[in-house]
Amino acid sequence: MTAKTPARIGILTVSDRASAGIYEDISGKAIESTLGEYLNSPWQSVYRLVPDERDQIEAALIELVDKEQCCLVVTTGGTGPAKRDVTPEATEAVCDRMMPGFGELMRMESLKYVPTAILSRQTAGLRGNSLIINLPGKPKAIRQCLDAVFPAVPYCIDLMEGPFLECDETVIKPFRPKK
Ligand SMILES: Nc1ncnc2c1ncn2[C@@H]1O[C@H](COP(=O)(O)OP(=O)(O)OP(=O)(O)O)[C@@H](O)[C@H]1O
Ligand SMILES: Nc1nc2c(c(=O)[nH]1)N[C@H]1C(S)=C(S)[C@@H](COP(=O)(O)O)O[C@H]1N2
Repeated sequence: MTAKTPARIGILTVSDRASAGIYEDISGKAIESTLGEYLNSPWQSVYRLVPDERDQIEAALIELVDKEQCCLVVTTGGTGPAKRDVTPEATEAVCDRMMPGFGELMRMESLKYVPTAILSRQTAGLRGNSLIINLPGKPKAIRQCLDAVFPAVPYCIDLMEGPFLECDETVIKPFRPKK
């Protein structure tokens, strides 16, 4: 991929009420604006909004990775203990390998903000050449979680032979171990 080819990043909101138009999808927008602040290299978002239905979440993830060629997919919602919360199961079902460190770190960081951080079963995994990361549904959780894990994301995508993501280092500092 050349430097000029924009990286494609999937944003998948999983919400019964946002998908029914009962409320605006603030969390999906927060992912887009946060990534916009982080990234200096060209990128474009590919957005999907689905209810908390496992088959629809899996289908959207597969489409974002396999057809839309997203190197990164960030989901929001459906990670809690409520009966309809199945985003982590859908993520695991479509991934080849899991990346449990992402969920561990996000929960640990989130505990600084809310004691209910441990209620999120958020995880991450790899499908093909793409990294999928789950975030909780609450709009405030987006920045709290992404700030914690994003420094490791560009190098993860390098290792999967994806596009070279460059960041505004006054906002977020990616870490790439020296070769
Ligand atoms: N995409 C979103 N945009 C705006 N607010 C949201 C969004 N997702 C969740 N929220 C807010 O965060 C709260 C907790 O999120 P949670 O994912 O547990 O919602 P929920 O009860 O499963 O409902 P739903 O699936 O209908 O969004 C919601 O009650 C709502 O106020
Ligand atoms: N950073 C952060 N993490 C958070 C929260 C939050 O407000 N901020 N909310 C918690 C709560 S109350 C729940 S129930 C779980 C699951 O949320 P979800 O079902 O919307 O994904 O995320 C948890 N993690």
